Amino acid sequence: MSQSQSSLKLSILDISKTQNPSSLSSLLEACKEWGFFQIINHGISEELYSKLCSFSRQLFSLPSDTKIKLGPSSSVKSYTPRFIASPFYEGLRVVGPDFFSSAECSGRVLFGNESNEFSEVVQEYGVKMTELSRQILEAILMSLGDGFKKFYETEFMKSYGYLRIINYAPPEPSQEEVEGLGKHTDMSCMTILYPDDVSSLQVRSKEGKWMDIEPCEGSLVVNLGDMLEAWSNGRLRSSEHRVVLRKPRNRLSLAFFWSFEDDKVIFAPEEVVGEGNKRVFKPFVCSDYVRFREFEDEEIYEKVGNTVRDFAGTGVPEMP
Ligand SMILES: O=C(O)CCC(=O)C(=O)O
Ligand SMILES: [Fe+2]
Repeated sequence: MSQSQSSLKLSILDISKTQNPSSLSSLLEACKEWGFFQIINHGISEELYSKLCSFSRQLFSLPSDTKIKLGPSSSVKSYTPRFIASPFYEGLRVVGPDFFSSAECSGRVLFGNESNEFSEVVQEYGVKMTELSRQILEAILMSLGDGFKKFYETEFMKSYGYLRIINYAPPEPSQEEVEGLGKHTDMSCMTILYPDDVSSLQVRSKEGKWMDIEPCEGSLVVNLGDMLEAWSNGRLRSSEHRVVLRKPRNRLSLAFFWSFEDDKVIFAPEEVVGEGNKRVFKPFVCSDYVRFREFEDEEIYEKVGNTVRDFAGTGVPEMP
């Protein structure tokens, strides 16, 4: 794997403030250039984060035989064991808007009946992240121009969130760095990541260079996904990124994905495309794209690299 040399300081959005023309213009710039930025004053307390992490660590330390009861061939399907996304990656998914029930369903299998506290913590986290996603999206719509905020109500009202708790195993002592999660774009509208203090996330620049992301302390990392790139006719960027593990310790990350509803047809509104511009994407149904990206047994690793351009691109180059 190529050694990375450069790091990227992400643009900062103070989400507790009313945005002004200058903050909106930096936000838009970050969304176009990188599809990554960070938010501060987000209101997620360290206490809530620590509680969720502590439950998550307990959960991942359970025997594989127990965890696999939630695996891909179970009825719940909330657990992704190692060797699907990568040999180092295992994850548990909790789906909103009823995060409590979704967590309870997994918790019952993993911890027996005493999982209420876990479900409550996940519920609180999920609700707060959903609210943050809405606020961030509103800021992004405002950054696109006057009059774009209205699309929140007409296009995004049925969006929902899901949380993926990811546990990365440490590399072997003989390995200097390994890919914990290979190059991919996120499928949903946006991802809010509560990063581990072990910095491991890399984003690929337009020129194809891998850059280390170093968020400032206490911030959350936000990146835009394919559904928003398609909805914005390519104006907002869904960047390729990956996770590179270098330290000899586990890494726990909380990735919250905010997605359009499954049966939503993504088709950029005329105003978003803009007069005289060509469409970069054909209309498509969200769940069809999700299915396109789902891992097939024999071609697990190849599928990780596919993007929405491969699925619904018209071949028209991206707008400047
Ligand atoms: O764990 C991370 O830092 C990022 C995870 C990620 O990119 C993903 O789950 O899509
Ligand atoms: Fe991702």
